[in-house]
Amino acid sequence: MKILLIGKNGQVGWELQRTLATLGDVIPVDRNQMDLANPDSIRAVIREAKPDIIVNAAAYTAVDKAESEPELAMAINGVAPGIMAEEAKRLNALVVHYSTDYVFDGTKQGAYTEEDIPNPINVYGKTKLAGEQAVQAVDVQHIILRTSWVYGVRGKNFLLTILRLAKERDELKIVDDQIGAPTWSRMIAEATGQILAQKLSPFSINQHSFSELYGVYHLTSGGQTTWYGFTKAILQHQSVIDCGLLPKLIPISTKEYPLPAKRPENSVLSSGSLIKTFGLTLPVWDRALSICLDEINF
Ligand SMILES: NC(=O)C1=CN([C@@H]2O[C@H](COP(=O)(O)OP(=O)(O)OC[C@H]3O[C@@H](n4cnc5c(N)ncnc54)[C@H](OP(=O)(O)O)[C@@H]3O)[C@@H](O)[C@H]2O)C=CC1
Ligand SMILES: Cc1cn([C@H]2C[C@H](O)[C@@H](COP(=O)(O)OP(=O)(O)O[C@H]3O[C@@H](C)C(=O)[C@@H](O)[C@H]3O)O2)c(=O)[nH]c1=O
Ligand SMILES: [Mg+2]
Repeated sequence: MKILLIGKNGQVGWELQRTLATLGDVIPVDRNQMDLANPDSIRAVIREAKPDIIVNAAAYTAVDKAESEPELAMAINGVAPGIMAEEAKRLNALVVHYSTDYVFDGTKQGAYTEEDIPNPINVYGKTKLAGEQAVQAVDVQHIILRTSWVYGVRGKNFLLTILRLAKERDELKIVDDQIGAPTWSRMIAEATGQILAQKLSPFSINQHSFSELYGVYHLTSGGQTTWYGFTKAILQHQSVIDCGLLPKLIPISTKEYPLPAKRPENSVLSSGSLIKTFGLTLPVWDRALSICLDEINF
């Protein structure tokens, strides 16, 4: 089983390198080997590798920067996944692709399900929705996993930003009116591995009907919080307290923290369909955060 892992150095890609290793022969590539802004390089690498499964963990994830680079963001997030899907179809390969809570406008009361209609309010969200649609437009085997508020022990993410700011500042002002579920990149990788294991296992009860399971699934930690609540949980972790990191924490509104890109007020996704279909549950967000923080050397 040959698995082409695109975006090997991202938060999710890094974790996938380890998780996918037990499922087959992983070919991890980064931007130097495959530039998602260059369709020829996407086609060339896939044709050379001839994978059975393509996992695309690469994306343009700079939400604010995307507002001023919409073409580049669209090429990477919106167009490239469709090219991967076309190439996968030629090989009869499965495509696993990731998307985001930011495809929704955030106005819903309650958690978003896969049946809710996306309506992105920023460039990043629009390009990610275009990517989902590009994959779905090709009649290819595919699993699209929408996740949210991804953090981990490496890379650029909110957890590591807060730990850095807590060292630098006496006071942190954090928005308290956007809700979502922080999700550890490792949990996303583990869940992806388990979904693929179900497809690959000859004993899987889902085996004969796996093709009926293709589509979009929400994959986030359980529970919900705000960015302020997320920050509070980080700073209350024992190893963070032991480090003497005790900045004053001030809840603010989104209006008080102006940024180029609008963010959805409600980013909560229901993972019910994933639980029902694949029997997978992700831990509640603060439990996962605690395990992750235990791994960081302060
Ligand atoms: N981060 C988040 O909060 C969320 C992420 N997601 C989605 O989850 C998936 C994984 O995200 P995450 O791991 O956080 O992403 P990261 O930003 O951590 O990593 C993205 C990776 O994509 C690579 N990349 C960017 N541009 C190109 C390009 N032109 N060619 C090749 N590679 C490129 C980056 O390479 P380089 O290292 O060279 O820059 C990086 O390794 C993405 O689909 C994202 O949209 C969904 C919800 C939340
Ligand atoms: C650093 C900082 C941020 N914030 C706010 C700004 C923003 O509203 C919120 C989160 O900031 P970030 O820039 O980390 O978040 P953002 O880049 O919007 O995160 C998003 O990234 C993309 C890729 C996704 O797909 C989404 O699921 C989501 O994780 O926290 C503060 O209020 N105070 C601060 O000191
Ligand atoms: Mg960001």
